[in-house]
Amino acid sequence: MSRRVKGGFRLDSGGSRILPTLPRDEARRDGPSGTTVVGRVRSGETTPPTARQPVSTSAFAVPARGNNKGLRALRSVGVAWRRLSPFFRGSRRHIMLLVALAVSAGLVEASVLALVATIAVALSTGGGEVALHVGPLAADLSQSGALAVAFGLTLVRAALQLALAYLPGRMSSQVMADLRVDLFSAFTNSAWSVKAQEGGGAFQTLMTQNVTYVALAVISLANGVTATIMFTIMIAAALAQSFVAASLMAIGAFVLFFTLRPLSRLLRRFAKRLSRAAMRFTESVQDIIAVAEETEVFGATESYVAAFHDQVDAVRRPYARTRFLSAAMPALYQSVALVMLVLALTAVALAEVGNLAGLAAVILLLVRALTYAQQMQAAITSIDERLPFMHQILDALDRYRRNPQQDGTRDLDTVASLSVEDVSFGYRADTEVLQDVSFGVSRGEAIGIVGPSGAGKSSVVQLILRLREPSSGRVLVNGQDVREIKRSAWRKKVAYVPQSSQLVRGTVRDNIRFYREWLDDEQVERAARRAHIHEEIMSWPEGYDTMIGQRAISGGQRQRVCLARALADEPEVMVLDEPTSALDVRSEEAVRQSLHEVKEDTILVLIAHRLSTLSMCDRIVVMVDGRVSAVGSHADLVEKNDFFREVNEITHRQVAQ
Ligand SMILES: Nc1ncnc2c1ncn2[C@@H]1O[C@H](COP(=O)(O)OP(=O)(O)OP(=O)(O)O)[C@@H](O)[C@H]1O
Repeated sequence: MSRRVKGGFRLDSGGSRILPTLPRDEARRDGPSGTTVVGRVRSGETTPPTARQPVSTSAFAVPARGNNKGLRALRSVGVAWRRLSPFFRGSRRHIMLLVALAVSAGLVEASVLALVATIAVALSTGGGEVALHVGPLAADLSQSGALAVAFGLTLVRAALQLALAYLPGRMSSQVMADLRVDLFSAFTNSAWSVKAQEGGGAFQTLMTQNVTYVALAVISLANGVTATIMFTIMIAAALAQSFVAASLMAIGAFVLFFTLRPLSRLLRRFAKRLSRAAMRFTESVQDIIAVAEETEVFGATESYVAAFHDQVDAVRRPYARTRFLSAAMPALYQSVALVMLVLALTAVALAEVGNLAGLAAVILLLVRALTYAQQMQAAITSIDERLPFMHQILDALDRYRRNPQQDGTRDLDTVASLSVEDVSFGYRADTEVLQDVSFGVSRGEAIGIVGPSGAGKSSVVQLILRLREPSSGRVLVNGQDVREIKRSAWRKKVAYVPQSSQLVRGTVRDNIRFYREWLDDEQVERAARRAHIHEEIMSWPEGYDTMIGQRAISGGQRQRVCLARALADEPEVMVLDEPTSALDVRSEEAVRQSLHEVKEDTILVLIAHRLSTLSMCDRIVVMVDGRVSAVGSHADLVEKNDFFREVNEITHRQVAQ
């Protein structure tokens, strides 16, 4: 279902993205389930059922066995820890250190509190000596001696606190870095069919916002662990002084913790909504930039802004609720816990603790325990709030890892021939866009692929490049199934110039070298000459060091930089999808000339709509409706293929006009 907003835009299912309003019959294609098509790589791409299914959404959900809320909460912590522990692989030593430091800090603090209580009582009663008990140590000290010991312990506690303040940040930055690297490499190693569906905005949100939230959750987790250890030590120390009061306080804190679980679950639900809304919001922001030119030119800015308001609102509501609950829970906890403290002290009074110093120590220890209990609760709240963001990352990792690129085992010396044999293929299981496609090409030859829009030309190219797998039939290299060849070996032999080439942030040189560090400057320059862009690059003030991001370059220049990129590593197979569509006639002629030269020692596969681009091809494959309609030379096809003859006549008419 789509919600209409003022003007010519609507929100898609769930109010996720701003879309132009569609005619009624087209709008129906949104699908009954209201699924949003996220892919941007090719229009019309949808999510195959396997890849986009929500994966293990119950990763943190706890099986509803029995009604024991306490057990369920503990199980949920266990499940969360199992899923998260791989991300702590670089922090194990830090975790041990954190625990050791927290135990030491707890013991020191409990000792200081007991000592301060004893000194205070000694001062108020005018007693001369202070009986000191620190763990197994017992001594009678003068008041000044006792104060000096208390001061020393406080310094130790401060040093331990500093270390405890450092560790969570250290662990969190490590988890942040590991998560980003894992996400990136899992994405890179996943099959193209999965990558192609991933919206750029969604991936960006995962990498930035979600990873940051998880890093913050790690800080909360570390603080929670510290608080739990400190709480336990304070209660243990208080137990030694007054069993009744301390056990009352401990039991009360746990009961309170479990009583607040429903609120925690509510918080998690709001946070889940927030995480989804935030993801969709980022995608919309990306769209704003992508269509900024068109919305302005079409005068649609006002209604687009109105539609965007709804997007902003979609984030605002769950955000406000999440913030409220996450602030209310610690406050609620604090109020109830204070009542419990008063009850515990009443118990102390009733139990008539024998000495004043003991009473003062119990009070101090329980007040501190209360503070740590609040910190535990705050940590849990903050983790709850961030779990859905973590969840999205884990789901994405699952999705990428469950669909890895398939690899072959054979090496590849040289490419003598390439053929497509009875290949059928569909983006969805129920629709085939290619049927029984066959053609072949040998080294030193160029083959063109021509056909009406949507005929399947780019799809064939994706199979040759091994970006996708045929549903039946084979792509053969030297007569061998390309799937048996190591991906890395095939990648070294093939180069590709896509329909819309992308530049990366960096210099012209970086863009031609394109992360292939083994290419030297000479090879980069040679490729630029062959792509007929060298002279223009040299006319720019910083030549090959010109930042392309800072310098606007024309569509034709961009296309030639990307052609140079393809030529730089001297490939044996070159696949070009409309390589000259943005070139003026002189540049097109120059590029055609260099492709002619390249052809001598390579296999060229060339998709083009303009027949002029295909003039160098030895054979041309005409594709119509996903099938090969004819294969032959230009002259053959003019004679025997209706589509080709028509295109040829149109081309001639256009030239004559
Ligand atoms: N990622 C995708 N998901 C689903 N369908 C797709 C996808 N990419 C292309 N298609 C569909 O496959 C068919 C063939 O598309 P393809 O891009 O191969 O055609 P083409 O001949 O290269 O078209 P053009 O000349 O317009 O680039 C079309 O019906 C198209 O809508």
